[in-house]
Amino acid sequence: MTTNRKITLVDVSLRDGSHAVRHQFTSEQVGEVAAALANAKVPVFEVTHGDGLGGSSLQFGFSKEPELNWIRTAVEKAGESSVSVLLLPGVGTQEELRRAREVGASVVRVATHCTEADIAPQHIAMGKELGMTVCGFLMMSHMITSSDLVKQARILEDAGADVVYVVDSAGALLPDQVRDRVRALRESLTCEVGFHGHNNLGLGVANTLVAMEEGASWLDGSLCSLGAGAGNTQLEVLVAVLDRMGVETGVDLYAAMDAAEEVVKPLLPRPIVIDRDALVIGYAGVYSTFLLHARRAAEKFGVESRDILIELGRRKAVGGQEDQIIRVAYELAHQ
Ligand SMILES: C[C@H](O)CC(=O)C(=O)O
Ligand SMILES: [Mn+2]
Repeated sequence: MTTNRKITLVDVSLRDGSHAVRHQFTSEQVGEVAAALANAKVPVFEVTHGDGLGGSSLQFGFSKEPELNWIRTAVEKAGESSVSVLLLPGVGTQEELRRAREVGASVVRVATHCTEADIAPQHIAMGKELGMTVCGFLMMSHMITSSDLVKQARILEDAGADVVYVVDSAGALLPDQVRDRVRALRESLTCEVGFHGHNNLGLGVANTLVAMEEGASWLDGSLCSLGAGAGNTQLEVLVAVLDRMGVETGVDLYAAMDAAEEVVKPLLPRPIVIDRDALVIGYAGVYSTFLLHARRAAEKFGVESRDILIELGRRKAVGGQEDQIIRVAYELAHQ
């Protein structure tokens, strides 16, 4: 397969991976991972609390250090790479975006639930005013049809987004569903299209290739898959596959492998595998970041984490409704 479009790989080990370490990265660890990513010539990598700027809270989990320290450290080590930040309007503020820009972040991804793009335009406009590359990030894209997703994507493009992402937050999309969504966006938008995958059904790399085949040119992944749920598309694997396919990414494959093996692997608190909870997340279409919250609630209330996750899927709970996890666990315990 060949592609005419320049492919931009985005690493999310230091942002989506933050969920997997319960937001306990130290600046020293951030510096080591950032230096390894820069050495591998990964063009863009993202650094913030897992839930974006301002995510450190009782609701989402407190960060070990102020995320501005992480961003500053990452920028210092970034070399030719660009540092991205995630921003969920309503969680992060415009002031936090301004400060991230001041310390050198140059890409912002403005993320909303896939039906709520209308809360993003002010933040997109501010990113553009600050001279940043701005991506719109439509989370839980499996929950609506391709044509509804297009309507939401248009809001982001009209607001000035340079890239609009199909975000498979639950790792629930099947390859043909990725194909439909990316194709619909490509046919309706003039800006670039991106894809962010999770590996809960073991489809991270495959779905990313399908997205690329349909014209997605910003592709996310993380080293060792470090991310929420069963983690993200495994970046070093994606780089190797794209290399075998003759797709130019600019990433140094051996340096990416070494970064995964020597720098990120020692940081993993648990193996990033598709265990039954992660599989249920993909199967039932649940937000991947609920995994560790559900495990904590299961322990506290003496119920099965899998049952909590299935019920959250049935209730169509979305990001920002972490309080539902406790409610469901409580209800299961008192049935
Ligand atoms: C805030 C979420 O972790 C963003 C993301 O990576 C996703 O929805 O997936
Ligand atoms: Mn994610």
